[in-house]
Amino acid sequence: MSPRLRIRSQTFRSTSSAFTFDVPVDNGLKRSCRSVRKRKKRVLYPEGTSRKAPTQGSSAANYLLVFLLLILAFQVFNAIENLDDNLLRYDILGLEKTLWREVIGQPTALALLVKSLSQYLNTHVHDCPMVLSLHGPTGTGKSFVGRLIAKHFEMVAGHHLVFRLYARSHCPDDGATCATRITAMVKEAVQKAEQEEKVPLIVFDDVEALPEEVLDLLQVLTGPNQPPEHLSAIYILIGSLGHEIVSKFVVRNASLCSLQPLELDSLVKGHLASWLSQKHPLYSNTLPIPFGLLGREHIRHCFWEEMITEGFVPAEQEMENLLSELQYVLSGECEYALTGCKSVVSRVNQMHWKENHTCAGSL
Ligand SMILES: Nc1ncnc2c1ncn2[C@@H]1O[C@H](COP(=O)(O)OP(=O)(O)OP(=O)(O)O)[C@@H](O)[C@H]1O
Repeated sequence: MSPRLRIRSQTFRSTSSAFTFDVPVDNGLKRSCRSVRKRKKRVLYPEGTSRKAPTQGSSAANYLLVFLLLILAFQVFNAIENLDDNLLRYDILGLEKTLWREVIGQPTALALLVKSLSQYLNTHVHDCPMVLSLHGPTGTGKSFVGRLIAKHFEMVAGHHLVFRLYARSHCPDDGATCATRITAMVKEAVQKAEQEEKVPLIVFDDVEALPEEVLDLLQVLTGPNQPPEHLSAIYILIGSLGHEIVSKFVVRNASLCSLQPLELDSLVKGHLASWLSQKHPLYSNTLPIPFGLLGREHIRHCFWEEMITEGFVPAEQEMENLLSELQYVLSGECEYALTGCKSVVSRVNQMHWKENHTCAGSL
């Protein structure tokens, strides 16, 4: 047998056990043919049908997808609306305008205050209360700002959700009694606020005069581990603690005379924060807001505003006399008033009184 015939007979043997007339198909051969042969591109349509390609049928999945996307867009829109609603409810823009109109020479403090209040009031759900502590030398506007914010909140949230406490008048007795009274008061405030879905405001003025027990209580109240209704609240602590740090910084950078907001923010805040947290652990929960010394021009502005309010405009010399009655710390070409605008009101009143009496005497 020739070698060719032998191969054939071997293939037959491997594919069929009985003899047939079918031509044996070699799988390997078939695979190679398939890869070599080109398919015809012509499509064979059945007789009597349209030769156009079938249009893609609309699937229910597409409708479902569009529907889900619409729901998602609606929810995102709603969430953004709610954020705006909350800010509108507390009229933060109105508060910002009032602060910038009334407060002189404290751009860093005002920017920080407005930014933190609007961030906190963006939402009603919070995981800890917000505590702002205002620090700086006397007469620079800390209590004034506290009063303006409290008045604003009384208007937008209601008197019953705003508490103003002056250490000396609200804590005349021993620390433990005062702490019990404050605990009851804060509890009442947060419960009322929760019922109305609002945020209460609690302002403590003259914090240095608070007894140690009250400072410890405040540390607990302003911490994160609290009953849920205590987590949504704003505390403002006002005191002169750390005033030396702020004053030193302002005087050292006096070559600028008017400080850039960011410089006072970054330098004083970092140093002040660590210094304060060493004084009492309460301050590790707070955001310190620095109130810088006021320059001579700021004091002039204070006098001017107060006189306009009282209904008279001073002569240039009169203004210079008033300004020179105050004490200043000198740094380079800059003068900073040691008592800020604190005595402005009393001096203008004195002037007013003198003027009235002179007039009465001359009549
Ligand atoms: N930056 C300021 N802008 C406008 N007015 C001011 C400013 N600072 C002080 N005043 C005026 O001076 C008065 C006294 O200021 P304020 O009581 O706020 O000072 P303070 O910083 O709280 O000082 P202290 O630490 O001594 O209490 C205010 O009622 C206000 O009339």
